[in-house]
Amino acid sequence: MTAAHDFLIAPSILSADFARLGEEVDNVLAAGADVVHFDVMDNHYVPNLTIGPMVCKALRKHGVTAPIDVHLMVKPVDRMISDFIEAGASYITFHPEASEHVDRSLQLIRDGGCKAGLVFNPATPLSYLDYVMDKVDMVLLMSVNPGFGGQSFIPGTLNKLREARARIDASHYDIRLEIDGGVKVDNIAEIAAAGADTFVAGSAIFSAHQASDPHGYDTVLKQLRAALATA
Ligand SMILES: O=C(CO)[C@H](O)[C@H](O)COP(=O)(O)O
Ligand SMILES: [Fe+2]
Repeated sequence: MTAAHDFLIAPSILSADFARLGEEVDNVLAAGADVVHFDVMDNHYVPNLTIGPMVCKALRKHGVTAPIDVHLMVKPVDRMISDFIEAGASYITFHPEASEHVDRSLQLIRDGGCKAGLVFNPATPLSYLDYVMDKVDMVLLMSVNPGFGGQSFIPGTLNKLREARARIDASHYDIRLEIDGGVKVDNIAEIAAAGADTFVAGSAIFSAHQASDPHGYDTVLKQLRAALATA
């Protein structure tokens, strides 16, 4: 099990105010977030359309130095991988069903100097990891179906997390286990106990702030950390 101090919180900017994106990212990092989770949707692999490499580049130009965790929900993936490497991504994760050549896509990410990850939808089997454990730096389990923020955590993901944690520990590779979808103050401890070490939270963090509380980010990030300390 991962040490408590190694837990990372990654606000999903999908729930940020896009008209004030730079400011929102600055504020949430100043409040103690570790990683910026950047959701890329193409209205093809998932039924929604969001932001691309130009926005990632703009955040870097704005002065963001924290790791940017790019979650690609696009098909095909390889062209976007090259563009996000160039745009300053730190992690690039993709859904294996969306790549014709999973091994090649992982290699492309690492060759570009980024950390590589595979994302598993609720019904996608972990067997996609079987022959590529040595090529992944991150396993991301979706605890909602991808495409939208603000959905409820699918409870069956807890067992899948335990299975993924066992695979990672047995591999002896240094691989982070990230969870994405419906993570809140009241379920994060249980999610950590099941094996996750990196926690995406979009609506939980950004809606706290937008409810006219000027300290909303600080409050919810402190609550998430306090809950993690009990895991
Ligand atoms: O990848 C995603 C959706 O496809 C988002 O990262 C995820 O939904 C986060 O939002 P929330 O914490 O509100 O569930
Ligand atoms: Fe995501």
